[in-house]
Amino acid sequence: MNLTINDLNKHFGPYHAVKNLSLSVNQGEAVGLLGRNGAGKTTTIRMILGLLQQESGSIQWGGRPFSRKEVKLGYLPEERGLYPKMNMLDQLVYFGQLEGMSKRAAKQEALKWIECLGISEYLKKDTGDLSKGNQQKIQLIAALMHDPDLVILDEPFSGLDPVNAQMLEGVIEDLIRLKKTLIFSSHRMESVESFCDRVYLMKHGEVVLSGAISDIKTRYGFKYVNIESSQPLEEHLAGLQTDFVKKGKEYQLQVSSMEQGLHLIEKLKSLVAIRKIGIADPSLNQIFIEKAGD
Ligand SMILES: Nc1ncnc2c1ncn2[C@@H]1O[C@H](COP(=O)(O)OP(=O)(O)OP(=O)(O)O)[C@@H](O)[C@H]1O
Repeated sequence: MNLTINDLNKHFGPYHAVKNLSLSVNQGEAVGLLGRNGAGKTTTIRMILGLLQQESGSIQWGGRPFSRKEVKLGYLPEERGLYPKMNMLDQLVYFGQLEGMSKRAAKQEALKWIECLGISEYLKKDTGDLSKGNQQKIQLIAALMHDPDLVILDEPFSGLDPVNAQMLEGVIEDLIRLKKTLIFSSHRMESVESFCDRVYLMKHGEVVLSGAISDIKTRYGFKYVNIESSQPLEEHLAGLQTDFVKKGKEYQLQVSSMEQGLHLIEKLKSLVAIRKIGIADPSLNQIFIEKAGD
């Protein structure tokens, strides 16, 4: 089912933490909720979860007022919420039962996920003694083992090494394939780009940019020529009167169109030995920095 939020507001004292926020997430869609630290993402999520009461506005699920009792919801919080002195299996069975599962079903699902995420060897270990990444996996299992319809993942990649991050990517892809309704909040823009069709970018409590990532990039109206050479390019680029930034070994030149980019590439090819060159849309990361920065 679809989640629809209309005109949500929340103050903390005089501070307007969420301002007239509207967003929607369709079934089978992953939507990115983005913003700098303090932008209002967690406050929004907490209102969806019913942990905070909004002052005005509505939250609906399938066109009806959202109720935690009626919606199967899986939430992976940014902060840890585990009992450090409890072992992994007992803890997951407990969380499953809190979500209405029988003890037997909870144990069965927990064991399935534990094996799937490759942490069977820690089954009887206290969770407090596990690494940060493995604790994150337990939280992920707790969020998903009851087969929720609405899934909210807040910084799901936190603490995961590249191998585990790839494993999680597979889990998220499965959730999308299983037609879950997914909200994905992360500062890792590459992950947002790979899973989300649409994003909402919040700044000081307000949505300042929203829409399909592809449309946002097109609307942006410029592209980048990325070039790597074995020799310094500063002088040549100055001669071409082109603005550029240097990122590591790569020079990045902003152009207003594909044609201008191709023209520039031809010129550069005649001037310097090129190791790597290409034209790209601005990344979501670049758009984030420009739109969410001060
Ligand atoms: N319980 C609270 N009391 C007072 N102010 C709060 C409370 N919760 C959040 N705030 C303030 O509201 C603003 C939004 O906070 P929020 O946690 O929603 O941001 P965020 O976008 O989730 O940030 P982050 O990316 O760091 O998690 C911040 O300025 C924060 O200090």
